[in-house]
Amino acid sequence: MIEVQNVTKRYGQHVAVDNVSFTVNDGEILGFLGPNGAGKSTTMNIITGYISATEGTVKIDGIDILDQPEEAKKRIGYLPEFPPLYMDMTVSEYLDFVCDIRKVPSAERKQSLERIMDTVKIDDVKGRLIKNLSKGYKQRVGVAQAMIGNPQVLVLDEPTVGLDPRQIIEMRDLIKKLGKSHTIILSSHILPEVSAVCDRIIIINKGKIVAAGTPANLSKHLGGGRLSLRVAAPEKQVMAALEQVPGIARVEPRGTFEPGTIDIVVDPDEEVDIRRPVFNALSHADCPILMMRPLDLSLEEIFMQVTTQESEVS
Ligand SMILES: Nc1ncnc2c1ncn2[C@@H]1O[C@H](COP(=O)(O)OP(=O)(O)OP(=O)(O)O)[C@@H](O)[C@H]1O
Repeated sequence: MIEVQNVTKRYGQHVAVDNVSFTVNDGEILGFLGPNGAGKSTTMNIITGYISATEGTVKIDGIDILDQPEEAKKRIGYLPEFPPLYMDMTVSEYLDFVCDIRKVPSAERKQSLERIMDTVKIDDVKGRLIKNLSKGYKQRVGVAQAMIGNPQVLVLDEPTVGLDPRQIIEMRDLIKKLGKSHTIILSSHILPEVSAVCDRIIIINKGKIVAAGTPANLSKHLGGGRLSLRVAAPEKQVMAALEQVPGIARVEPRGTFEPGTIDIVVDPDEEVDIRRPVFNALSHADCPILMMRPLDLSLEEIFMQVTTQESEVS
């Protein structure tokens, strides 16, 4: 549905987006995650045709955003980081105005607006001036304007920024609901946000994609072969048994969570599979393993890892 190919954006000498390629499948919610200044908004602006790329192409449903901007833009609804709301209009007036711009036929308007206002739950404020709405309601009006014209793709740039915790949960629920009938790209610098709503995540840092995958895959790949174990033996005995095992870089005791056992985390030297040597060593030393599993990283750990050191996962 969305194909981004080798997109680069330069501002003078500064490379804001550096040879970025990815696709978003129909019906998918893709999270575009990165620290401030990573290039998220620039990428969103290129995808939606607001600015042009220095190099590369973006296709929406096979239509090039630069060659056929009108056709491509019809298929996209955009909630920019700062939604273009007119504060002195009422919600109804504003949405009607957006219908004018998007050339929604008058016969379809009433029904379409009712459906949108019902979906984003702004019926109760439709007669109010936008400037008098809470930040949460303003953001929902922003989502409503993105939905006008019935686009299949929604691009949401930092949709929960500035919202309070309850409004954040409501916005996440709304995005999940919209995800059932739209393809969505969601940019955020907030980890729980993307893990709560996205099927797949792309992490961008300094303009480059540094990791991509489902939350589960990312943790597996970037876990680097670390193991978490529970062993039924005294700590000293376990540490001594593992001391001489080749391929182990570090053994870290994590404490006792079950009487008579010790939990440890074992780091391999590189990405080597140390499960067998660990098993053999502990078995040899009469230290029964009650549990051994790969230590998956939390999304937060992944984010820290890929945005502080450059690594590539796909
Ligand atoms: N018009 C511009 N002229 C020059 N540099 C720009 C321009 N727009 C963005 N940049 C630079 O490009 C880089 C990426 O900016 P961008 O706004 O895309 O990041 P971001 O990931 O969306 O961050 P944030 O969450 O802070 O908005 C930044 O270093 C920014 O300063």
